[in-house]
Parts: sequence; structure tokens; C-alpha cells
Amino acid sequence: MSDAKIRVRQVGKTFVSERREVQALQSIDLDIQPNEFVTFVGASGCGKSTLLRIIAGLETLSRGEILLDGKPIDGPGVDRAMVFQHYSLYPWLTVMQNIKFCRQLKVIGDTVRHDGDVESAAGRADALLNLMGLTRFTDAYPSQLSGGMQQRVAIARALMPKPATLLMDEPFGALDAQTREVMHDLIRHVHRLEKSTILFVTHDVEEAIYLGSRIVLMAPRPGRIDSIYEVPLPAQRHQDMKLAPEFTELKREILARIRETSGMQTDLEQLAKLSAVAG
Ligand SMILES: Nc1ncnc2c1ncn2[C@@H]1O[C@H](COP(=O)(O)OP(=O)(O)OP(=O)(O)O)[C@@H](O)[C@H]1O
Repeated sequence: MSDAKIRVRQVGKTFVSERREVQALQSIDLDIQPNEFVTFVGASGCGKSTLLRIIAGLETLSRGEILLDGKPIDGPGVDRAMVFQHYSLYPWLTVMQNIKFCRQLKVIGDTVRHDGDVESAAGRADALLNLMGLTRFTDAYPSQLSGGMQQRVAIARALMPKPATLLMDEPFGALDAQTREVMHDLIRHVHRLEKSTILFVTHDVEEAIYLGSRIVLMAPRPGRIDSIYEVPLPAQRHQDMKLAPEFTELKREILARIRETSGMQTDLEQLAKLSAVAG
């Protein structure tokens, strides 16, 4: 048996509502190694978020099993943290209070609250603020920060309990292109520093290649893994690599495959037919 950090076996998820059943995931098999950075791409509705939410323990599975460190997932845990596209900060708390919030909950939840816990929490919060370049904004409220800064706070907050696994669902989707580039290098840096295992969902293929060591391409109806690509880039990344032929070739290949699996080509053919009729 391998020592995979996350082992996904024959996982299926069906959403049942009064009017219909949606096969969000079907027969998903995937092993993720400790300290891997895996990115997930695929057409809308292929189940990327659902898979991440099941691993986070926020959603149950309908079939199969997922083992985390060899044990089935039975709910959320401090060993996993999730970062969403929308910053989900508490607007009434300052940057520092937001970052410490989960840690406080954990400490309060424990039977004994040691001074050492609080001190080490304060030390880590300061270190994370420093890492995120937010030291000047400790006492600011989220509404006083730009989108990129808010997302850096959200990442710092997620990192606060030292999660072994970081689950990121389109975390940079709402940011402008330049801020995204900064965030890419930041998150790679965090990955190296914290030795966490990262699962990262994105619609941006360039982002998926630049960040990941492997890319899982999913396909919809039913949600499934279509293909997995190894990223032919060294661990140490820099922005110029996006211009390398192997980068652009992989991007072209993945984009073409997403188009094929999404049925978008058919839509384009329909449009072409419509234009021909109109012409
Ligand atoms: N709570 C839910 N109830 C019913 N159907 C759901 C629910 N959550 C997701 N689905 C359906 O499951 C399928 C997979 O959704 P999911 O959000 O996981 O896909 P995705 O790949 O993350 O999509 P996107 O890229 O658009 O965010 C979709 O058809 C979606 O409509």
C-alpha cells in the first residue's frame, strides 16, 4: 500500500432533488502524495468543487471512499483548510482578529487554555502577516483592503492552524491579472515553506500549469477524471517559464481537451451553422 496523503477510490456523488438527479462525480480514483501541489481544471459542472468539498468534509460522498492519512474522512478537521473565491472574512473583525479567529475557537474548544498556546498563536499570526506582506494592515478592517489583500488575509487565516492540507477553490478567480501573478508566487512560496499538500481548483489553465506539479483534467456529465498531466517544469518557478515552448504546448493541449470534453465545440458548430443561415 502506498503512503498517499489522500487516496480517492471509486468515489461517486449524486445530488438528488425533487425534480432531478445530478451525477456530480462518477468513479473517481486518485492518489495525492504528501506535499504535492495538484491543480484541477475542467469545464463548468465537472465536479471540481464537489470533490474538494468532500475532501474538506463539507459534503458527503454517495459511493466509494476517501482516505486521508489512511483514515476515512468523517467531517471537517483542523488538518485541512479551505480557501474560497470570495474572501469570506468577518467584516466586523480586524485583519489580526480574522487571522486568529479559528485558532481562538480551537483553543476555547479545548478543555485547558495554556498561555503558551496563545503566545505561539500570536507569534504565528505575526509571522503569517509578515509572509503575506500585511504587517502594516494588522488593525485594518476587510472593507479597507483591496481584493488581493483580503485574499492574502484569507490565506493567512487558513494557514493559521498549520493545516497539512490546503484546499483552494478558485481562490484567485476574482483578482486582476497582475495581482494573480503575485499571488501565484506567494502560494508557491507558502507551499515550499509550510510543506503542505495543496489541491487547487481553477478555470485558468495557465494558473494550473504554473502552480501545479500535476494537473487533473475533469469532464462533465457525469463528473469524472478525463486525464492527468505531469507539469514539465522544475520545482522552482518563475514567470518567464510561461513563455517556454513546453508551457505553451501543454496549455494548448489542455485547452483543446477541455473544449472537447465540454461540448463547446458542438456549440461553436451550431453558431457557425446559424451564421451560415443568417448570411
Ligand atoms: N448542492 C447541490 N445540489 C444539487 N446539485 C449540485 C449541488 N452542488 C453541485 N451540484 C451539481 O453538481 C455538478 C458539479 O458541480 P460542481 O460545482 O462540483 O462543478 P465545478 O466543476 O466545480 O463547476 P464550476 O467550474 O462551474 O464551479 C453540477 O451539475 C452542479 O450543478
